[in-house]
Amino acid sequence: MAAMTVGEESGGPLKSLSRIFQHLAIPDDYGATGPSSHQAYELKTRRSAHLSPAFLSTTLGALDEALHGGVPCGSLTEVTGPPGCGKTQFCIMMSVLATLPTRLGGLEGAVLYIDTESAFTAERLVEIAESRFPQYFNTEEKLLLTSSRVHLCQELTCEGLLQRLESLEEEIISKGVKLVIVDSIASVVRKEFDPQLQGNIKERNKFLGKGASLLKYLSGEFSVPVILTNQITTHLSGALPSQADLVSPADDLSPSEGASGSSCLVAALGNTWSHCVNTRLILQYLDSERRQILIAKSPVAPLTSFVYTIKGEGLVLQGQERP
Ligand SMILES: Nc1ncnc2c1ncn2[C@@H]1O[C@H](COP(=O)(O)OP(=O)(O)OP(=O)(O)O)[C@@H](O)[C@H]1O
Repeated sequence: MAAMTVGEESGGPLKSLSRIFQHLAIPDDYGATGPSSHQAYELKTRRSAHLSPAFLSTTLGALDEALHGGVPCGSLTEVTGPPGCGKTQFCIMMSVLATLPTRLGGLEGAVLYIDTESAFTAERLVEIAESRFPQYFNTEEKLLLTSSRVHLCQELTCEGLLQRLESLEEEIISKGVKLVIVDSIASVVRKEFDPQLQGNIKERNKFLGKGASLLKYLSGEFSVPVILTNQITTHLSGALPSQADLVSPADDLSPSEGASGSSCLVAALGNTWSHCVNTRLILQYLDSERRQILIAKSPVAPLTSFVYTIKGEGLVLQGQERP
């Protein structure tokens, strides 16, 4: 729909203005002098508290419980891990969940899926939707609605990705986006910046800092969850990681390879990036079938891990398998 100015609405400017004022949330304590800055801030917080849920449920019961509801809206969540462990599967599953009606735990909105690896497939989206929610996705219309709500854009260069992020505000508003995914931030960065060259690290961090601050602004302003995937780096004892690839010690812990172990896992892309994300989930292999999801960083959850497998319906926690 084309944008409409106040005067273009039927009923003329005055009638339109009075209609708009009817919908403005003016607090009862709004005095003749107008709200102070403190009141304006409260108005904004009250509005977002009323309109937006605080989390997008992952439907992985124990993980949601530890995270106090799921992936937080309004901040950045990084999903990191070795190749093939299920990062893209997690992202596709979260895309389905975001489009679901709120009564089913969804956000009833659109998804902006930025794919830098050409890993996304619509077939897998449909398979996860149908297998995870067979009772809801019982008509083609519902499947169509969900797939039409997932807006896929491929960005294969850092410049392209940054340009896309700069134009996201408009897309979030016009498409009713409730979830933003970047899968993966690491692949696009690692293609262009060689961590062995000091100058490159500076440039890389500049790019990552800019991207992260754009995403932080958007997630906070529109109260949407942002999910980014990253790769993992293993540092063996004796072979010191480069300063730029170290993450804070709390982020390095994992049950299999703790701080006292002979090697440690760290999320790739360095310290600057590491501190930009609010929540970090590390996916890793236990054996050929079982994998583990570890909450490595969270403002609310302790260091916790859960065993999962990947099935037709996406990620399934051990103990939550359907018969
Ligand atoms: N339909 C399916 N049923 C069961 N398992 C599946 C299905 N589709 C994919 N998988 C599993 O998902 C794995 C791939 O996961 P995914 O593509 O999410 O990895 P990734 O962590 O994103 O890897 P990369 O870093 O290389 O992109 C496969 O190895 C397979 O085990």
